Amino acid sequence: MNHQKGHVVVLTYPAQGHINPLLQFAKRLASKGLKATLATTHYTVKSIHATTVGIEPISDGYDESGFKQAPSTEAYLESFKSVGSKTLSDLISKFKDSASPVNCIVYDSLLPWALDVARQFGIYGAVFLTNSASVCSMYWHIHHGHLTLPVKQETEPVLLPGLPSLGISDLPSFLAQTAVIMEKVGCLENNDWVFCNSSEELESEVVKAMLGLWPLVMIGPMVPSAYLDQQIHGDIAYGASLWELNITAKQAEEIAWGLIASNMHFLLVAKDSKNKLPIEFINSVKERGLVVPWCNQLEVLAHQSVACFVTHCGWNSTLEALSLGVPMVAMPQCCDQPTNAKFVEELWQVGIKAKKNKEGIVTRDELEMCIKEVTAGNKSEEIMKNATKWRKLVIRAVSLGGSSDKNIDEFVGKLVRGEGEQSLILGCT
Ligand SMILES: O=c1ccn([C@@H]2O[C@H](COP(=O)(O)OP(=O)(O)O[C@H]3O[C@H](CO)[C@@H](O)[C@H](O)[C@H]3O)[C@@H](O)[C@H]2O)c(=O)[nH]1
Repeated sequence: MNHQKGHVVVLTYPAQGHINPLLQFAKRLASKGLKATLATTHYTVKSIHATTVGIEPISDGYDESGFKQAPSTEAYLESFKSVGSKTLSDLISKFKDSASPVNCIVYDSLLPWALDVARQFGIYGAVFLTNSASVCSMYWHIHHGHLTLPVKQETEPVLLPGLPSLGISDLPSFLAQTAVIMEKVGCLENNDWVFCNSSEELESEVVKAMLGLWPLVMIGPMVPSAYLDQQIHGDIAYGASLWELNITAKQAEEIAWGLIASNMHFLLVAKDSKNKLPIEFINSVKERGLVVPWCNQLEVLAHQSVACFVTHCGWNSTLEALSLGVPMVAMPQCCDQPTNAKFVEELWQVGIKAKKNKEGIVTRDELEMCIKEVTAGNKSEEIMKNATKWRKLVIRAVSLGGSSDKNIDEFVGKLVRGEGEQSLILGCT
């Protein structure tokens, strides 16, 4: 393929929920004629398989096993920043005199220093948000003083432009980590593009509210093409496997018995099942359930016999269920998941959120009730109708001429026409 002038380096944080959408974006760009190179850490590169996208390692300073080697989160991010900036620069330089010099870095919002690297080389810099636009708009509001931290239990519901009324339990848990927010917000406004793994239809109100405030471009959902528009030949899976999710043994046990009580056949993905699930459960599931350490989640969700997805509401999982029209029982744990769960229940009305008890646990009875409500209760028909509606809207957004597809085309057009080089010359005069 002749890549003309467009070569994008897509820089991803080395975790499943980040690599999946960023690799998918790189594949989309490659399918539209750009040269796309995914950059990630040395120890992650070997877990990624892609034929249309180049894969290149950079260093986070812990080349053997990354985050696990680091003494703390702060130390890890600091090391990633200093060693990562240098090795990302080396990567950009490596292509400088090639037939395809890099003219844009698209970077994960957890790695905001990549924008400085783009600026040093005089090329475009774009952040990629792996959370919803709604969640990211909250950082922006905090930064501009529209929302004060910490949000206290007794305060009124949080009311922000483009967002539904939010209670304290609907807010992302990491809103408290001011330093992370400031870094993210800082990079939103200075970018050439702010790409968000979502679609205009899914978050129409917040897109309107943020218009002109930052260069927000909705390009998602970044789900393999075979499950949505089917435009990219052979794009049947993300192509990376690094999955990790920890829940407490008590919560795992309640989920296990709740599934049994629901009387439905089930597939339970539990990484550490031997240590966390009761032996009586393992012995009694054989007839109706299968417990596995990992599954191809998309393939399972796409199966016609799946009536309900009990999910922690990671943004990718939420988008996958919306993309495949599968109703959800939301069991958020941390990060942006509480807000995603709120949207599942109230904005898109494609599921219900399981309530936690005083100890912060969703009990087996609550889970049983939620599964029955979603699959056969009073709301089940309405939920299924909505799930089908959103699936159609999402497919339309990523299909030829749809809102996300057009947004990607505009970006590709700008890179291929070489406007980056012109603006660099103007910047120097
Ligand atoms: O057995 C499994 C388990 C997971 N997956 C895939 O792994 C991804 C998981 O992503 P996500 O649902 O977003 O969960 P996390 O990995 O927990 O995501 C982290 O990153 C997300 C994006 O920033 C945040 O929304 C979450 O809160 C945060 O926990 C999805 O694509 C799944 O399809 C599988 O294919 N098989």
